[in-house]
Amino acid sequence: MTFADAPIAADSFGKLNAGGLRLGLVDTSDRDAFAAWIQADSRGFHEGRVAEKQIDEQLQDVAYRRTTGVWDDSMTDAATPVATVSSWPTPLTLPGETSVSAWAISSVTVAPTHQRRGIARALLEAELRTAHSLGIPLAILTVSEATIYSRFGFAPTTMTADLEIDTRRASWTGPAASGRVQFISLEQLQSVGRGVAERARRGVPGEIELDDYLWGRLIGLLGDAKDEAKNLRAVIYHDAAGAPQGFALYRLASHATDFAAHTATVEHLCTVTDDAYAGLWRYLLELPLVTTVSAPLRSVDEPLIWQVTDSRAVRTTHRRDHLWARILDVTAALEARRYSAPGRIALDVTDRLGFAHGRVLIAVDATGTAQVSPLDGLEHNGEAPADAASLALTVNDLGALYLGGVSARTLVRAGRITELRPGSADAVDATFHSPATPWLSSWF
Ligand SMILES: CC(=O)SCCNC(=O)CCNC(=O)[C@H](O)C(C)(C)COP(=O)(O)OP(=O)(O)OC[C@H]1O[C@@H](n2cnc3c(N)ncnc32)[C@H](O)[C@@H]1OP(=O)(O)O
Repeated sequence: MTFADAPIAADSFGKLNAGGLRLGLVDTSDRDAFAAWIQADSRGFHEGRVAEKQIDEQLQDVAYRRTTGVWDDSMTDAATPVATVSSWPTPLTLPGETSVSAWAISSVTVAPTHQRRGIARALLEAELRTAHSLGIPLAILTVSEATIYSRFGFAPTTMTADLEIDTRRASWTGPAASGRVQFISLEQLQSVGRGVAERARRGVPGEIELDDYLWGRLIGLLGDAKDEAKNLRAVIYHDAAGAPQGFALYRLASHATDFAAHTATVEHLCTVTDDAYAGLWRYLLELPLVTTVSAPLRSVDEPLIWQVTDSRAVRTTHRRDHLWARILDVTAALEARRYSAPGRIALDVTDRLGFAHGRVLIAVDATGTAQVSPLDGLEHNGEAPADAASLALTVNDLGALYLGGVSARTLVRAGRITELRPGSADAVDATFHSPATPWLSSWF
């Protein structure tokens, strides 16, 4: 048994079955069955019918994922599922450049003909049970709406910012890069850039490993972006020793009346070193005939703001949640990351679905490594040790704190977390702080 064919959670199956619906796995080697699922997924996101060549791409690159559907056998088109979800385990980078296996969930759709009768709830609960039964300590997703997933124990754990830069005001003041920027075809980038992206993601908490499909889509060679790829330009940065250390993908759009006022939209900018970061940003800001550089989905803590003459020329046009996390196994999740300060923290975690419910003690040593033990065990007699910080919180807020990008003090002020001992939020913030700002630079 693998993650892809692990049994469907009986509880969710029974609930949907009672309503005349069938929850099951798609045999992704069966082209017709998988194609029907792909069409349902696309329809669920209000996208067009998927072309045969895109179905072929998904057959090749997405078939390995766990692919779940819900069928209504009373429908005229009974072969097309009325609901979809896709999931797979992926390494998630954590503070301290460690990583954990996370259950990525995507393609959650319910047909408008079948909405609001508990299908998504059954699917999500089934996903969480499956991940938990496979020993995966947390689930992650990127969301269409911020209103859906809290009820399942998820919370935003990385934030993102859309930037817009007025290049007439933003002259470069950052360091001079040692290497050089050159154009590269998307096909060349597909192989050369992959290693760069992989090295970059290992240093940033919140990044995941991109599978072949996500990588191909990111660089415009697969999926919806394919037809638009002709407008994409790719540049790669090699350091002084000739090693690739970053790349950027951007597209140019002309101004309606002023040819000297193009907009460059940075679809992706990925760097391993600060030197590559400086080299690529400077290149983008100095593009001829360009007055606006638009950069969606950036980190909320970009050094760029400190590298131009006028920091107000770099505007954040939108700041929002991006990666959501749902802890399923508190001990495994918390022991996987590294911490910024030693200390002892007692957590009283509430989880309506039960997975993470309970009281634990986190003991962080001088190396930043944690040991987590149940507080209800005999050793602690149910009491938090006198020297421990102590908080009561929901599993959602534990997910929000997990990568160190959201502060416990803020969540206490928001009335979401309760300090059981004064000063506990500050102690948690010192310990959970991540030196690298958490960020996920793509969608999945
Ligand atoms: C990870 C991802 O894939 S994100 C993508 C999510 N999918 C989309 O945006 C595609 C378009 N939307 C849809 O396909 C559907 O409307 C879904 C998946 C959002 C919801 O499916 P449904 O089967 O209608 O949801 P279901 O009936 O199970 O509702 C479960 C709960 O969520 C709530 N809910 C459902 N949709 C929404 C919404 N859009 N906003 C807020 N709450 C919602 C319901 O009220 C219900 O609440 P409760 O159980 O706490 O009382």
